[in-house]
Amino acid sequence: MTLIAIEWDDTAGRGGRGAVRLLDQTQLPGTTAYRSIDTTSDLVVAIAELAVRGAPALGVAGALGVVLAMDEGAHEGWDDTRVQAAIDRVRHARPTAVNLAWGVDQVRALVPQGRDVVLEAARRVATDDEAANRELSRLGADWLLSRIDRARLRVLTHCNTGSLATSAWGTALGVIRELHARDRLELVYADETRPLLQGSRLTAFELAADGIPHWVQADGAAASTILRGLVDLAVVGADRIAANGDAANKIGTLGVALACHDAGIPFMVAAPWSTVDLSMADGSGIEIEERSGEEVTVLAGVRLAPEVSPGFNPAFDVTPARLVDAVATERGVAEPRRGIDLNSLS
Ligand SMILES: CSC[C@@H](O)[C@@H](O)C(=O)COP(=O)(O)O
Repeated sequence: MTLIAIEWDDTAGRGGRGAVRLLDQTQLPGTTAYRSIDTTSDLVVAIAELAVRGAPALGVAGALGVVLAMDEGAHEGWDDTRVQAAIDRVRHARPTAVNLAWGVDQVRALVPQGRDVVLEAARRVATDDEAANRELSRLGADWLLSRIDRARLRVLTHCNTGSLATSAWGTALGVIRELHARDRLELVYADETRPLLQGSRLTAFELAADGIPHWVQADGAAASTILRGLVDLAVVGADRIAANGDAANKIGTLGVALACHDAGIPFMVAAPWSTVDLSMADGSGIEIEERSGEEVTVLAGVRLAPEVSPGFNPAFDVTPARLVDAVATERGVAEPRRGIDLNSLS
């Protein structure tokens, strides 16, 4: 299935100047609807609402956001200070995924060369991401198959890391797709991923569309599924990976890693190099986005907890390097638990 999460649409936008076209992931799997976005403030809202989400897709959003700021500035008569302020708002729309700021920074320096140069570079961010995903998936699958002696692997994953979270193909879901393509995949356990259900709404949607056998399970089932011996490995994505291999990803990932460690099965993080933040020696400085408690206490408009009970809603956790067997990137596979950290690939 080829679903484009985010791209530039030359034919849309006010005065035909172009717009960001994004698949509104808040409405999946029930409705396939697109948002056409031609202002930076609407892009910031779309990012905050998770209409576009997943670290690599946020990188593309950041790069295209610079084009939007330039077009909007030209239309509204903004000076450079206002254009730069609009770019900064996009850059800071969410804090944890380093790809968002990285995507902005990939093209921002080109602003003096004009919007067409910036647009071309932003489109390259997307094509490069797909190439990176395919390569890291190949390397990740090689690593797993060289270590797990089983004809077809049973895989657990958390959150959504497929086409919807990237420019195409996917990271952890890319590794899963690669195993499936090689006829080395038996089954996927997709954690539903509370509170916003990226696993059941999005990962299951992608797996079903590709005919990949899977179960959707409650997040609370993951540790038991692992310790019962029902899976051979877990593979997840990341929003930011520190130099030592500490990896921030969707809340609940840490529990999966702990269970894998106890069970003695591989825990792999799969991510493009754009998710690696070598400026952080370890994960202690990673900012964890805290989202509205109502995402926990209200489901589809129905209040699940007493009105007086507030929801606690950290959106990410940090899995320490000592629990990470492998980080698959397009540059190669690091093995943080064995002390082979991300610096070894730089
Ligand atoms: C390839 S996407 C990697 C991560 O961004 C993904 O696992 C994740 O945590 C996404 O969180 P989200 O809040 O849906 O943006």
